[in-house]
Amino acid sequence: MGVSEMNRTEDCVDADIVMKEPEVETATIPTYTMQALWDKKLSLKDFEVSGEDKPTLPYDVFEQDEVLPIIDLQALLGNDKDARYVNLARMLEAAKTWGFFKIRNHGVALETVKKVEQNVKKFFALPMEKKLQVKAVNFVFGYIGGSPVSWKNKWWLESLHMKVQEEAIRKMVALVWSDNPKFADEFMSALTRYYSSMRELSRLIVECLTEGLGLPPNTYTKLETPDAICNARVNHYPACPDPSKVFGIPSHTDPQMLSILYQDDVGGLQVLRNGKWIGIRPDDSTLVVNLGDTFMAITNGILHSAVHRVALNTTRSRYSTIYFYGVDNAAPLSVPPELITEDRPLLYRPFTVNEYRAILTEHQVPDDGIKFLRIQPGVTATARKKMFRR
Ligand SMILES: O=C(O)CCC(=O)C(=O)O
Ligand SMILES: [Fe+2]
Repeated sequence: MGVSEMNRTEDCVDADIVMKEPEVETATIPTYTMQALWDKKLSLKDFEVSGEDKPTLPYDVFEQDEVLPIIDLQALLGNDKDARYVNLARMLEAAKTWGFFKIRNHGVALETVKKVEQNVKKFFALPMEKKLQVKAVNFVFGYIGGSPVSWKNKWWLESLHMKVQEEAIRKMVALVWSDNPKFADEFMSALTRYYSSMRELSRLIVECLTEGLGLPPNTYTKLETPDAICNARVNHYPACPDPSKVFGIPSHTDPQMLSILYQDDVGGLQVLRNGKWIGIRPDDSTLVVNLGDTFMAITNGILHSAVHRVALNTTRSRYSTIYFYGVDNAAPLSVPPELITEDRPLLYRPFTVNEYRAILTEHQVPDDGIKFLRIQPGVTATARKKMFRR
């Protein structure tokens, strides 16, 4: 799919799912990889990666215990000042170095996340015609049967994107389960519970990190508005006949502020740390947090948006349930002056999330999309300052 075509689909952001806007021409909706595979229009061969970025690490090889930092949120919120300080410092360090960490004692019941996973599993089990009734026309909302087939790196997954917009989700659910309103209600209430827990948890983490950077805690969270791309997504990675050549999702960074992820017990999530791939062990007592490009850019690169990917296996389907926390799509974003110093001059130009999303769309979700926001070397300090004041 060419850039202009993508932009046309982007224009339909409000349309979100086909059934809402019947005038959206199906020609503007790309063909997706898994769907094409199931329709026999693609074969396994088309998914094989070439070059350096091969699936080198099997899905079930994990980091040594405790390598990936685990932050105790209860200690962070408690009255014990020392424990709070220690955990805040550890979280900040993990955010600067790994861009990934696990949180435990986070206050969200496992059942709250599992319910969403189980309900969306039922969605994935529906016949394709049913799923296609709510096919997404963009990456914001609805069913997506893979990555666009035109992408060089193909994704072996199907996913359901659910923007935090009650009305739109209610319509989608009512359409899919028109014959089972009781289940539709249960789906909605489980999702609503999940959203509110995750939004609160995301705000808490963002505010702790912001405080750790020496800024007023609400510096970034105040930029959250109903228009933010706060959304949830459940990914389903079917078993794959050749995981040594095919990825679930090839290496990438997430564009938003941060993602909170629950993976089932199969395994497959891997993060790049100092040039080495590390498998994240599934674990029901923790959630995985990873920082995104927006957070990295507006902290002047102090916090790290980590490259990650998903490995597949031959026998088991894998599911992951992810909440993406973002700030307002249209708000002008720039680095707070406190984070710009002689030693660390301004690294990223001002931008909006909408602008960044357009860049990523154009470049097919690379694993270094943030480079498009980087100020070119050689730009003088005075010019950087001017840019910052814009
Ligand atoms: O499935 C996973 O564990 C990771 C998914 C992911 O990275 C994403 O959806 O951006
Ligand atoms: Fe991701």
